[in-house]
Amino acid sequence: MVQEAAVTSTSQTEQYIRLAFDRKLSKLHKLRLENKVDNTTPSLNFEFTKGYVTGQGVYRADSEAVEGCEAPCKGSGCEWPRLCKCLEYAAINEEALRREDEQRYLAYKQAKQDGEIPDTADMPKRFPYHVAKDDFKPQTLVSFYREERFPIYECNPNCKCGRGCKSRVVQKGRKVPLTIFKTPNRGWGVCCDEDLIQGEFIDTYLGEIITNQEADRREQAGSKDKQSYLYSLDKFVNEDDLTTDNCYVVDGQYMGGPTRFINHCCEPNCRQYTVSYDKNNPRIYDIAFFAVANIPAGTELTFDYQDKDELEEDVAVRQREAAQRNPANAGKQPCNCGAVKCRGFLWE
Ligand SMILES: C[S@@+](CC[C@H](N)C(=O)[O-])C[C@H]1O[C@@H](n2cnc3c(N)ncnc32)[C@H](O)[C@@H]1O
Repeated sequence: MVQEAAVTSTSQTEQYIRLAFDRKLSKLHKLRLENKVDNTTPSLNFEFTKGYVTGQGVYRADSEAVEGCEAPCKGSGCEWPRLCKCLEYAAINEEALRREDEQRYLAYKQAKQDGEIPDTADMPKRFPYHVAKDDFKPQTLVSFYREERFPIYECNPNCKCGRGCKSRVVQKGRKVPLTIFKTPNRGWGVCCDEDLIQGEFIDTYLGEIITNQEADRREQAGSKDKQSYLYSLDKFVNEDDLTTDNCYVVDGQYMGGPTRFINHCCEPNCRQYTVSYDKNNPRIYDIAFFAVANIPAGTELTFDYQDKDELEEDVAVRQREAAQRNPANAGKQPCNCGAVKCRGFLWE
């Protein structure tokens, strides 16, 4: 009798927690929760947000002061990088530059080799997205950006081009339906309910933007896996006066989007990219996840938490076995991604 009462109250508590979490989920569109493993629900100590939440000591530039692009990219046309000032610091199209002006191309290569920052203002640039002929198909990331991790610059609200501009993909937000589901050995994970195509945008990483000092404090005070929710905005370190010590950090542990539940894999099917809407501000930008392969509906979405280059299989296996034998790694969090090229641990 006593045992029966205890079981009933446990399952009632579980139901109450599930309902409370479902209420949180309903704030976002095209998002559901599924658990075929046990009766648990993600922590209620988490709120879904639709944007960054700015913490103490974090300065956000006045949105009206952000430099936009001018005509002639009216309505559309920003896919022609020479016309769009937002693409001033976009990746250089080196082949086009070479065809246009061999001398300038060689000078540019030399400057890069010498560690100088060459003036690239009117050089031909690469546009980050394929321009879909059919407006119902998603614009995908071109292979150069997909592979090179080059920052993506999109137009912003102060640009003269409109919503139809082809340089606005991530800022329009998630379009694909996601499910947060329970995995057998990696906590909660995320999958998409529709097939994704290579280069398709999924969603951004959200949370509180905090200072680096605050991130250190939270890491010391928090649980062992706290670092998994902290994401440094350090892509532009060494620009202006930005350093690894004074850059901002996004904390997704208590506030964030569904991407906060994406697990790590050493052979991931997604990757994180820098997307800036303000070429003059290296401190705050979006971290956007794109599919790096065609991903069938229902497949777990993963990214490499350390954003490393993939190794050859034999090298990866040798390194993993050595890492697992090394007593110095005893306290480290093991990786359960199950990939052939698994490195053995989530963090070095
Ligand atoms: C950003 S969270 C991802 C969501 C998490 N699974 C959850 O249930 O909230 C990162 C944490 O998930 C777990 N995790 C992610 N990828 C993993 C992997 N490949 N192997 C083992 N644990 C993993 C670890 O506990 C890690 O600290």
